[in-house]
Amino acid sequence: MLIEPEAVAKIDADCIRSGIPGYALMTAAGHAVAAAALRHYPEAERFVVLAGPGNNGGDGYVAARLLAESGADIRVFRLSMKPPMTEDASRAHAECPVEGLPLSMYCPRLGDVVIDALFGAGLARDLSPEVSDLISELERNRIPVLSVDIPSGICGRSGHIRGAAFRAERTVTFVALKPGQVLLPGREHCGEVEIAEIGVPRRLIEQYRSPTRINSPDIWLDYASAKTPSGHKYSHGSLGVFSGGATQTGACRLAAEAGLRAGAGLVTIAGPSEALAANAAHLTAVMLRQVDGRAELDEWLQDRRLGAFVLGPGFGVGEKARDFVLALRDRNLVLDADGITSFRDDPERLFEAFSTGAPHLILTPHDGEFGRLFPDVAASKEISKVERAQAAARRANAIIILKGADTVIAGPDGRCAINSNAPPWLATAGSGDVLAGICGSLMAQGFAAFETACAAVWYHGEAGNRAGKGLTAESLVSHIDI
Ligand SMILES: NC(=O)C1=CN([C@@H]2O[C@H](COP(=O)(O)OP(=O)(O)OC[C@H]3O[C@@H](n4cnc5c(N)ncnc54)[C@H](O)[C@@H]3O)[C@@H](O)[C@H]2O)[C@H](O)CC1
Ligand SMILES: [K+]
Repeated sequence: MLIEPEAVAKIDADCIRSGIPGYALMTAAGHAVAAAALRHYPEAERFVVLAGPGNNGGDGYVAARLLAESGADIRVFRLSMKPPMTEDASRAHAECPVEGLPLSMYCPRLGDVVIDALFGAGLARDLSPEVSDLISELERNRIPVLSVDIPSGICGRSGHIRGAAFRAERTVTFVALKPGQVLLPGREHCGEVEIAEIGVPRRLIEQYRSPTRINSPDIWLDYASAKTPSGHKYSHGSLGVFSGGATQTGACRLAAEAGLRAGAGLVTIAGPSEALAANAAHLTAVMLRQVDGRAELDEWLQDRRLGAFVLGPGFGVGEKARDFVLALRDRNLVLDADGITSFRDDPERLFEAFSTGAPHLILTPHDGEFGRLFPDVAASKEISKVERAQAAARRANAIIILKGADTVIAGPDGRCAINSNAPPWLATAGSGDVLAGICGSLMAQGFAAFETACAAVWYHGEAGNRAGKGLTAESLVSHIDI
């Protein structure tokens, strides 16, 4: 479960209305931070709490008090020497036996462990040069940082860096993860994340559950393939994959093989006559069909058992792609690579074609392709990757798989998932073709489009983990296991 940073203050207010004082939450938060500091840094020579003006700083003062009580050497440096901005933080400050010095007086030294309690959910603007210089100094001296709630400088909504951000070794967060801890670059700045229970009742948290989730199998379990041992191959789903010309056939074969591995009963590559020989020489279980132009395509489409199509990998950019896509407007379609780029000059033509009915188009852009279809959305830098994918999904009435190390899947109804199981070595040539094939396969097997996309991205990541570091697109296919 994820919660948005805006929900933190609302959860606190609900707790207070339920008779749970804010200071009790802050005390629990400070306990969790102090315990993590002692548990993970037994060798620390001194703990240095950097305290901000709000409740994040309040958590820091509580942790400082507890660490002092445990006998640790502890220093506190304050961003502002004015009284803290909230009642709870003021109380935590008043009860802290360690005198706070101005931040400018802190000289990092070897053996320090920094507890970053400058800003959390309330980060509202870029960090000041003073803080960003200190961050650089800590990095230069390799001083370990434990962040309270989220590394200061990381936006909890988007994962973007506001001017600069601490690079924490560990982060102790409260109640639930925030999107900015799963999206890049925020995720990398958090280090190991621990979620601490601070006594907020589950019923209150549930009310503020974000429609954005971390991608995991519970999203699609209801749609798990209904295969039976007696099932006919067509009942397992029939997938069509379009091939490009004679010199560009590898990509469609990767998608087709992946579709077969992902469980489709039948996979057919449809390609122009010039590509038949190249494809035939490499295929065994995948079928082959000649489709040169629109007339042959229309004839093939008479076969209503074809449950989904993949168009794009190696297809070539141009009018033929646009024409084929429009012919597929009432079918389940995964549009990837060249298929996406073909609509760069007139994206509305694509959106219009798929504008009605339940979403049955899956678009799988990386950032560059995304910018071709949604240039205005891509250009607005403040909005998060989640918000970008959601805006695009609404406009296109499609499921968007916005690829990257933090792939985001969004549907036109606002549902969204952030993927986090992909290893770095998955970013290799042909990897996207494999993903498109898995998507097509699952749609052909009867998965709904959003669930298809979530499942495909996740299984693709799992296959990457199993294939290991030396992964090629071919070995990736052989590790698909659904
Ligand atoms: N339910 C919970 O999860 C609990 C979380 N706790 C902690 O509370 C903080 C959020 O506290 P809040 O006071 O809302 O915000 P911050 O402390 O992050 O910042 C507040 C303060 O800072 C000013 N500000 C924002 N950005 C900047 C900047 N770049 N430079 C200078 N000043 C800035 C802003 O105007 C605000 O006034 C949460 O993260 C947890 O750590 C509770 O303690 C327990 C319940
Ligand atoms: K922080």
